[in-house]
Amino acid sequence: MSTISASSLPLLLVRDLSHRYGAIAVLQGLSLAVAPGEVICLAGPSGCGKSTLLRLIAGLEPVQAGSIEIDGRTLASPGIHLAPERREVGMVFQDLALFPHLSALENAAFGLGGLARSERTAAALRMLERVGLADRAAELPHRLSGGQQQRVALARALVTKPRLLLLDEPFSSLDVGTRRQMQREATDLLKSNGITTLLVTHDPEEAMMMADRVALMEAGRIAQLGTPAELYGNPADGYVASFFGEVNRMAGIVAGGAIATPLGPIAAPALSEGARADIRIRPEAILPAAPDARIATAARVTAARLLGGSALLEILVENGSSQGTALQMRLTSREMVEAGAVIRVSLDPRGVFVFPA
Ligand SMILES: Nc1ncnc2c1ncn2[C@@H]1O[C@H](COP(=O)(O)OP(=O)(O)OP(=O)(O)O)[C@@H](O)[C@H]1O
Repeated sequence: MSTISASSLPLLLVRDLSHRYGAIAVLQGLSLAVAPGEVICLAGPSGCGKSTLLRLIAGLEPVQAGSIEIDGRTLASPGIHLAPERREVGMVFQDLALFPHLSALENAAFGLGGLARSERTAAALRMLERVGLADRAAELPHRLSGGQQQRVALARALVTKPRLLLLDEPFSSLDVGTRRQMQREATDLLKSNGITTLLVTHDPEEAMMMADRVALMEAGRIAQLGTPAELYGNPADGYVASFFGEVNRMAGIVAGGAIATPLGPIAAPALSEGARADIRIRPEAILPAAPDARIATAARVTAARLLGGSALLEILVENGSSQGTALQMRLTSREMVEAGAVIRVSLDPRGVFVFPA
């Protein structure tokens, strides 16, 4: 699958990037085009190469194979290495590395070395205002909360007006409430200022909330690049389908255009007759059946957990063997059913995916 989009001229163009650390191939021919003003989330499991990609774009390491361009100008390729400070790329990494002995204002002004002192102060103060911290400008970092320190780091990265902003898990050390608030605020800030951004995250919800497009990586490649809705509703394979949380898995063989499963037949129009299929069903796609549902399956609830807004049920459906098939379904908390109940369930095809095995 090509990961370079043919639409508007990209601001950032990564072409066929490969990178090794000794025997480990960390990036394997990765290509990515980011449009001006676009926020792209790089997601994927630990070790898949997300931070390495960011480090290469920032210029913290030389490129071994492939190239990196901004606005058509090559910043890095084998033999070419523009110094990090000349790339006009801003960075906020997980360990914010604020200077502990400098105030919020002095931290925010740090990148403005070339300007007169009064201009630096004015620009840094304007940026602290934009992130809602002007009233804490004189404070040292350790007197600020995690979220406030995060805002100082964002201000410091944005004050130099970078052409591209790189964020490497910037919110991962914050508690959930502050993290969600920072995600909203940062998205507003990036979008209202049209800042082209690459953001690394482990958190599917963060990717869904902040990204125009998500690049889901797997072992040094992009498994799928698309809008959050595309990745959720039309995953390219089982790996992508599983990114948003645990899914139910079943296997089967196509017969008469469908696969017989304990939840009834599942259509498999893309697979040939007799093919082995790998079926993924989102827990939220197993629904309590409507009274007039044409296809519904009896299920015994073996465990039920209330998770706040939603509830997770473990259910057992008959499959012709004595054990039955164990599945997970997700309900709203209002639909909560107690363990031991027998219910009827049906499938929402929008959360059912069939791939070749
Ligand atoms: N400087 C280095 N020297 C040797 N190996 C490295 C170096 N930096 C990273 N690696 C290895 O390269 C692989 C990819 O690392 P990278 O940090 O890019 O992954 P990641 O997707 O960002 O992971 P995480 O989400 O855990 O940060 C890992 O196996 C890592 O151990």
